[in-house]
Amino acid sequence: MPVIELNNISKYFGKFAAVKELSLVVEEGEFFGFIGPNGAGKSTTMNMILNFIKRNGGSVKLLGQDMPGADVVVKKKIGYVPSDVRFYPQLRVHDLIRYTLDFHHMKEDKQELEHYCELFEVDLKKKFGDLSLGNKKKVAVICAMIHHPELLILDEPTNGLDPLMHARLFRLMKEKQEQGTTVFLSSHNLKEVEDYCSKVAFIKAGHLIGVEDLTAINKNVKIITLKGENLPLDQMKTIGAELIKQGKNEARFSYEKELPLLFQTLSHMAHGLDDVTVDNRDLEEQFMSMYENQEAAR
Ligand SMILES: Nc1ncnc2c1ncn2[C@@H]1O[C@H](COP(=O)(O)OP(=O)(O)OP(=O)(O)O)[C@@H](O)[C@H]1O
Repeated sequence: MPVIELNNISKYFGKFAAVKELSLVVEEGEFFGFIGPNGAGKSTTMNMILNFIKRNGGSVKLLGQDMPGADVVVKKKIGYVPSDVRFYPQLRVHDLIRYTLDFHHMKEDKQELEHYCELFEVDLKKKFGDLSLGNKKKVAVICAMIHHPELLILDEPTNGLDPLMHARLFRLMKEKQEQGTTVFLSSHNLKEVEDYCSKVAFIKAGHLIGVEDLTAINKNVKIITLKGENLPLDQMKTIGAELIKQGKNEARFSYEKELPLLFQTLSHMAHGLDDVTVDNRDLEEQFMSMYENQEAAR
């Protein structure tokens, strides 16, 4: 069942289109990454999903219900971490978590809370306003998870966290996903998105430019880099290699077919080549090539 369904949603700030006719489906149980450069429209999209800002056209369904129509019922099934975390600065962390639980009519589970506090090294007695950026983010993560939501939406949750905490947070999100929670997060952390997410959507300048199954990215596609004065561009095309980028005496291709075919072809062309490298396509490569293709198509 789709948990998030976006159909042609747009957001204009004046005449500026921050998000333009974006459609996206996140299925139940997915660990879904939403990536794109600064200003691409990730937070704006998330804010429209949660109806924090009004969209200009299109429709949003959350957990099968139209937004904003059923928002209170639906929002209680959602945990959200904003990119810019703001709570009352005078409140102690423990009180903040208690209020969150009260809102959901839930009692505190001491063991669970202790587990989160140990994991993220959070001091319940501190005032929220006295916390560092990273510690504020951790508290927001605890508040988003404490009511066991069906859907977690996290806007750059690792922003401000140190590398150890990045890893702990991603592992925790994975744990939640394995227990049935759908996770939808934006991030600039491509390595962790690649390691943990099952799917990823790319957004640029308000346009969705692709959705990829990450298992396919990792397993099937190789990146071939050829260097030399006489590059066999036509032959590479013949065997199904796609040119990603061409520079002086260097070309980069993506290639999905069997490697013996590639080596056989290159062995006939060896006189013009100085160097050949074969790499697994990682998310960063995919990210860059999608953007480069998009630029080339303009
Ligand atoms: N309230 C607003 N008024 C005017 N422009 C806005 C407003 N909010 C966002 N924008 C613009 O919309 C675009 C998308 O912003 P958004 O915050 O969604 O990007 P983002 O992908 O989340 O970026 P980042 O990775 O830097 O957090 C940006 O150009 C931003 O300046």
